[in-house]
Amino acid sequence: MVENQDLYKKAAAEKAVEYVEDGMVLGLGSGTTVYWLLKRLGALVDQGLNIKGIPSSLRTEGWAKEFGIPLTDFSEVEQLDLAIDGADEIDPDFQLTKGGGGSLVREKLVNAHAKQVIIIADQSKMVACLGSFALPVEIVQFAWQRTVDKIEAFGAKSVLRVRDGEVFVSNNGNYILDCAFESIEDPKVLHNELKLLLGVVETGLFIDMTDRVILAGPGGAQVINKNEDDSV
Ligand SMILES: O=C[C@H](O)[C@H](O)[C@H](O)COP(=O)(O)O
Repeated sequence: MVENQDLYKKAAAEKAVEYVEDGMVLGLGSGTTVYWLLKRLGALVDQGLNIKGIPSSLRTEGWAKEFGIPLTDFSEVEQLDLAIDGADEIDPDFQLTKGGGGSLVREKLVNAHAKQVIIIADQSKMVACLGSFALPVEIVQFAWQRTVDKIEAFGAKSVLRVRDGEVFVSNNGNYILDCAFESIEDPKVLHNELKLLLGVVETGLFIDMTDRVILAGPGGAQVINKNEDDSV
């Protein structure tokens, strides 16, 4: 099963590469699905493809360097041509939960400054309603316990993220809370309400940011466009 899931991630990532054109500046998302994208892009760069990327995490930056993808940053680039990223959950309106790897703030900045956003995933990420995956929320370290209280008042059991026995610190120096809502009926409203809380840096709800989803499963990779008539 796990092996199949990796094959699906790879299939989705390789399909997404079909949308990359010579000369593009790309937003490089984060996560294990994006790993396959970077590997493929690196091979194409070796063959002469001329692209540059802005990575959305230090892990992505490391992989991009390993695979020989030229990098740039927002001091040189106003708008990205295309961002390709993974997701933890995708709903039928293309609203997303992200941040399972802790990269949500940089990913959201990268995706927000791209003309187009493609999300790549194995088919298990598509859900009828967001919420089975605990929502990552990035918060400042100071008074984090009080921010937990505020978020729990929304009915979500919220746990400070710990990795390898240590409190997880994001690439921006913040903590992450994993907030278990029963279900997220209205992602836009919840995002707006959480953003108003003092101490909250950003939520893992990516609202109205996705143009195209590429989902892969046993039948191969399927492209679903925001405008469904264009899907193949
Ligand atoms: O912070 C992590 C990102 O939002 C990832 O894109 C997301 O967790 C999906 O990762 P993966 O492709 O490893 O399932």
